Amino acid sequence: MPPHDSILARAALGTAHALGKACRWCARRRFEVAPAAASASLTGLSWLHHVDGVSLPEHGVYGLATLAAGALAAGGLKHKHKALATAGAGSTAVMADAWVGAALGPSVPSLIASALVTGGAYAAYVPWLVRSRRDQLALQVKAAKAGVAAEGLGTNTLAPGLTGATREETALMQALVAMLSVPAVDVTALEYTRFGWRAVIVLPPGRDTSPHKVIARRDQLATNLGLPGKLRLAKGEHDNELVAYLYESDPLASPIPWPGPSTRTCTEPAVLGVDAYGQPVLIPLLYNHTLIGGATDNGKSGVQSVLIAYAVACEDAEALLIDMKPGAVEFGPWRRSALALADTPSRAMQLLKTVWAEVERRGALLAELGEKKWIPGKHGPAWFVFIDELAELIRRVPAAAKLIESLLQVARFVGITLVCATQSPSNRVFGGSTDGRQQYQVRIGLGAKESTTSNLIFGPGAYGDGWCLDELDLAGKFLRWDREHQEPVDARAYWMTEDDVAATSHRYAREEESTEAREHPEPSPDPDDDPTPPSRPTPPSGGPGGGRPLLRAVPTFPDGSEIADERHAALWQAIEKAGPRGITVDDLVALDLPQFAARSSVNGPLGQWRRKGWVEEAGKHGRAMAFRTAPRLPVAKVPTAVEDSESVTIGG
Ligand SMILES: Nc1ncnc2c1ncn2[C@@H]1O[C@H](COP(=O)(O)OP(=O)(O)OP(=O)(O)O)[C@@H](O)[C@H]1O
Repeated sequence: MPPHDSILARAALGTAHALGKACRWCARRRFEVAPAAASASLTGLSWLHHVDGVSLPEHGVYGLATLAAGALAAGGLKHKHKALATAGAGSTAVMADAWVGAALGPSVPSLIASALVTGGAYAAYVPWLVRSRRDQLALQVKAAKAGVAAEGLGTNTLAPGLTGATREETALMQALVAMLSVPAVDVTALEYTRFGWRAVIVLPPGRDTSPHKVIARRDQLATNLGLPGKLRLAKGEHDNELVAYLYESDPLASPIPWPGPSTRTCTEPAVLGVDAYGQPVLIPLLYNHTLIGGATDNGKSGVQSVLIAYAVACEDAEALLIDMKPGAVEFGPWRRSALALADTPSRAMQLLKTVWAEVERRGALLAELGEKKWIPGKHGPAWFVFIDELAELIRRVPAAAKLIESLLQVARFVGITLVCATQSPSNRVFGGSTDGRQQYQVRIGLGAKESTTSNLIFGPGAYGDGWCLDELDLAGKFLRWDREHQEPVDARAYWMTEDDVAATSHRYAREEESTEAREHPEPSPDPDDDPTPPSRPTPPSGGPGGGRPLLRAVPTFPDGSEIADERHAALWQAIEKAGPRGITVDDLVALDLPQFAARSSVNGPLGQWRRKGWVEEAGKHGRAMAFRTAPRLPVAKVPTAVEDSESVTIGG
């Protein structure tokens, strides 16, 4: 149970918050609430008088005042003087209300009298308020047409009802009315932030008053606003809502150093950086394909590094990398900690086919288990397939587009996620239609000059809705879109230095790196291939990960699942140790492993592993068959050349 003090503190905070909200509302609606407030105050004062005691002479004064007001009303009626009659009638009602309240105190008759006075006041006041606002607006439009500055006529003359509860709110309302000639319906949710302030504006109905149109005239609004700072606009939750951000300072101006991996499980989201509010930007990578786009040198690789670092640090995940930059300059440093790295078109294609084969294997396994979703840790590791320069991959290996499209459609639920980065998103990159883009549940846009980039990453019309990548002025700044984040908020990715990358890759280096199974696929000869493979980076001496490598100590099966049973682990390692030559059942029995002293006990797990394809026949030793572990990545079994797109079998 939370301590008593903290409950009290929270209650006090809540009350203060509610009171603040109520006061703000009253301040904004002061013209509308004035008659009700006046009537309630009068009744309250009369009750106070009742408590104090009302003497006979005081009753006489009340009576006389009521009679005098009544006489005034009668006189006005008699002489057909409307103002006199109205003033008299109003005063009579007010005096009668005060008298009843003073005589009876808090009571039903007094409440009825008060309600009648309030109703009467509104009946007379509302038409006057509407008329006067309309006149003032007309005056303002005329003044604008005649070129008379607002200040020249006096702000209050021009803008009653356009004066908000704060300086910013007033400035915003007046800037909008000067631009649209119609006042905004409301300015709500004005909040002060680390960067300045943010407000939600309800736009009025009219010809050019949609958020889209206002965003297109952002410069004009910024000029009208006349406040120091950078104005950003975006469409709000509703069709008539506009969100305005005024960045008085830039909290993201300096690079934010990468703080190290935040989690060891991919069931928790990756932390990509920090947004302008100072909040961490969480990317739920598992089950969500991710698209990263932006012009060159704006930090795509930096964003990918942070996400790869997350993937390799997670015990229940594997990173598979495709880097189409010559020599895999971006992903090369991750070679030691990734499950696979493809650095040429043919290897990329082979890796994609391997991923497809894994999708099918996982699908079959789930069907066998009667389950619908791959749970990392329970069924095996999640795979995160990172593709750098997606457009380049599609250009050089057109067949990859279809395969990627298929993977985007079906791989999510078997725990395989694609994280694709591209400089130039185009329909072709999405498999010839933008439907492919729909499959990316998370989109990250980095700086780009053209509005088309915004639309291609975030969807048609996104630029007009405020997803303006051209306004991101520093490398590593990005806008993130996903189901829960539909408002463009500036953010900046953590910055991983080369040392950070090398140290992290070293720290999470894979144990079996040097075994045959860890080797990268040997490609069929391909004219595009770079003949000189990139050199392996030297391990760093320190950095955030420390100098000592933390190797994956838990033995795993080829699908990455842990070998929980120690005796099975010993048997598995004995087969693995035998290498490509393999080992016979008799030789395994001869090792005298605990619980595997008989052929029948060895045959049990061996048969299971053979059915799963983890163990294969290695040829006969004398008359007995020898067995060996199958390669972890059966990529070498896919010898098809890149151009042989026909041979890519895609389900469905
Ligand atoms: N998060 C960041 N914080 C600070 N600076 C960054 C960040 N990301 C990138 N930069 C700076 O921008 C430069 C370019 O970054 P990066 O190589 O990631 O861009 P890119 O978009 O991948 O470029 P290309 O398209 O050429 O691969 C970096 O060398 C670095 O100086």
